[in-house]
Amino acid sequence: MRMLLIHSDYLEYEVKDKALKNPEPISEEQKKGRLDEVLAVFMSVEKVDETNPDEIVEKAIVEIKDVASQVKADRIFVYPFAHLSSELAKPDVALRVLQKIEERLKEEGFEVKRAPFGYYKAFRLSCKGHPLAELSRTIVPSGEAVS
Ligand SMILES: C[C@@H](O)[C@H](N)C(=O)N[C@H]1[C@@H](O)[C@H](n2cnc3c(N)ncnc32)O[C@@H]1CO
Repeated sequence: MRMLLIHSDYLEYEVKDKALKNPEPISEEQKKGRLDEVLAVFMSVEKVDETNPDEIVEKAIVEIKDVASQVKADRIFVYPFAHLSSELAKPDVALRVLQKIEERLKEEGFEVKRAPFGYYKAFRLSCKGHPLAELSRTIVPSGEAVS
């Protein structure tokens, strides 16, 4: 999994068109979303993650919690983003991983939103620009090589 973490004044998105034949079903309310004072986490779930999705979820939680504590963010925006890797996991696996990450972050006490999966989306982001405001992480299941 590849993650780009941006500590932001806000992130807002608006769903435009389907980017997959069968995108995640969403309600009218989910077509737009915004969080203020948020750690935005753009995530590409990768093919290698399919060998152990549950482990990838837990490793992602560790990394996100670490950055959130450093930048003192208690809101997280989980943002599916297919542009951080050229070896993407299948959509059904990727969606399940991102749904599980959202659920686990809520269990950890964060306020969480997740942008809809399988769509083209317009978004606006205001990066705070401090030294830890832009970070990236790569995680793989144990025993796998980082490509
Ligand atoms: C397109 C761009 O504007 C938008 N931001 C977008 O990326 N949309 C992606 C993700 O929501 C999702 N998606 C599919 N596979 C994956 C994957 N392996 N990991 C993460 N997301 C995925 O499906 C869409 C098309 O790839």
